[in-house]
Amino acid sequence: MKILSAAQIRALDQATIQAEGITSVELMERAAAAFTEWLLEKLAAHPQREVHVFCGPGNNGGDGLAAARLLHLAGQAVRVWLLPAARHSADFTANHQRLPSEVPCIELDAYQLPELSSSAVLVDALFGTGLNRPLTGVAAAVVHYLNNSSAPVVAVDMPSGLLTDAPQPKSSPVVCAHYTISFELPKLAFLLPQNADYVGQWELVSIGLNTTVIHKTPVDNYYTDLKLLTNRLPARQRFAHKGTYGHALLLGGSYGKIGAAVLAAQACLHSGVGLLTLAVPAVGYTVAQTAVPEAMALPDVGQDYIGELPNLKGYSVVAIGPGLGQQPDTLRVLEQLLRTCPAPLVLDADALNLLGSNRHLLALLPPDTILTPHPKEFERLTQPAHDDYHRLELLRAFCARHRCYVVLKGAYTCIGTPTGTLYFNSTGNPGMATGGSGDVLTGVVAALCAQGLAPLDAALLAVYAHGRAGDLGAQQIGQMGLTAGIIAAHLGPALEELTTPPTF
Ligand SMILES: NC(=O)C1=CN([C@@H]2O[C@H](COP(=O)(O)OP(=O)(O)OC[C@H]3O[C@@H](n4cnc5c(N)ncnc54)[C@H](O)[C@@H]3O)[C@@H](O)[C@H]2O)[C@@H](O)CC1
Ligand SMILES: [K+]
Repeated sequence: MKILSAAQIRALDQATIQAEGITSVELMERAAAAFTEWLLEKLAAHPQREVHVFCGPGNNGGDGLAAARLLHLAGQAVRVWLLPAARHSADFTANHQRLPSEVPCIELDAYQLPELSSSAVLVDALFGTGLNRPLTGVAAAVVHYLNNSSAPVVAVDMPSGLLTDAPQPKSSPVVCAHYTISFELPKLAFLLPQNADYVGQWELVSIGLNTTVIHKTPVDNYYTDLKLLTNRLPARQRFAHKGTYGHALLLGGSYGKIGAAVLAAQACLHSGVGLLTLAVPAVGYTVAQTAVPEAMALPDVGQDYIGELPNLKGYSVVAIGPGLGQQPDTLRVLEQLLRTCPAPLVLDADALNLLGSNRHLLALLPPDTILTPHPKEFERLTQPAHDDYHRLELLRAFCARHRCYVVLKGAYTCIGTPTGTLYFNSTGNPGMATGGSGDVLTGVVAALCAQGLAPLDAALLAVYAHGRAGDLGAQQIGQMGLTAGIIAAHLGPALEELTTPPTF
């Protein structure tokens, strides 16, 4: 799915109106109907609750007025509160006029805001994608009032006060919605941790925006859904043998952290790799042979940490990092690997931390290397970010400069590419915030690279399948019960869902 800017959304609305020969009021009616349908479904179990719709002066307010009419026609108790304004949009006015006289419609007074019962449901239709400056005056007072209410708040399209695709000044007033029901496509603001308290749980409803125009709109940001992943993962071949699916070399582990290498290895094996060699320090040899008997174990000369680079001949991918430690000998191994690796390279965890504390080595990164940092590891490679938007800028710059792919891990893991396009992942759950989850991801990325997938395909599919495996695992034992091992165990079914069946 494409992620459009506020300006592109406006253009798409206009193009849809033109292409379909409808009026903007008719498009607004679609939006209001889709929102109302969502709300009525939620309210089905609580028919006595009164809905209070807070409307601003523009088209977001117009949506609110149209929704109030539709809710009333559906038999729902509803009341409208209007933000005082000198000017209103034409579609606001049209829907204001269409509001049945039985629906109470009152102008808000900042000094005397209504008292609301906690059983009420509050709809935030103050401002949407048209917001272009921080809210002040009565609008700010209403936001404050909504945020202090004990009733649930449902935002139409955007929580009011939140910009669609840019940071707003610190401490500017923004509605903290429990739900945000947005139209057609996700907004960048929804995917950033700094906005989590404003956006709440977000859902998309379709309003039939023109697909041809969406297709033609150039964007830098994508939300990775199943459709975007179609035809990227080929099915296994009937006459395949273990050589068909590549040989991965995984270097990891140090005293006390052999488990990280084991988890990455298990994930790699659950993700279809043909052969796996696991290089661990001597202390991890028995563990590796016992915990992952399917892998060949390569004990290092170092007892507690890796101190020597193995012969790299014959491997289809090399991954390094899980549990690695940051010893000076290990740093030398990493440097030699960067200088000589003949295969695609995946860097994670301590390999990234070593790079972060020895930045001159970044110049050695082979093009197309895949790095899988969490935000702190990423910032060690670059600089501290002022906010989530700035971090995305740093990500774009880093990927372009080093011609690499960076998998920036988080709730909506973001894959940066050398061309500047960002892909935000749509699978996964908070149960995956658990030790070893990242090691599992490294194993999946390595396995897909070993199978010959291009780095972008490998990163997109690995991140999606990793999240999906977490979702499948959580369905069985709950988010809190989720462990990295359970995520690894569900990779098979997750990847199966992504596999392209042979053409008929
Ligand atoms: N354009 C269309 O055809 C459609 C628009 N839709 C709705 O319309 C919304 C966008 O509507 P608008 O473009 O009218 O914008 P908004 O309703 O978000 O804002 C209204 C106007 O308020 C003013 N404004 C901006 N920031 C302000 C601030 N801080 N304080 C006071 N006033 C401020 C601006 O002039 C802006 O145009 C979407 O979020 C969506 O809810 C939907 O009905 C779908 C169709
Ligand atoms: K809103």
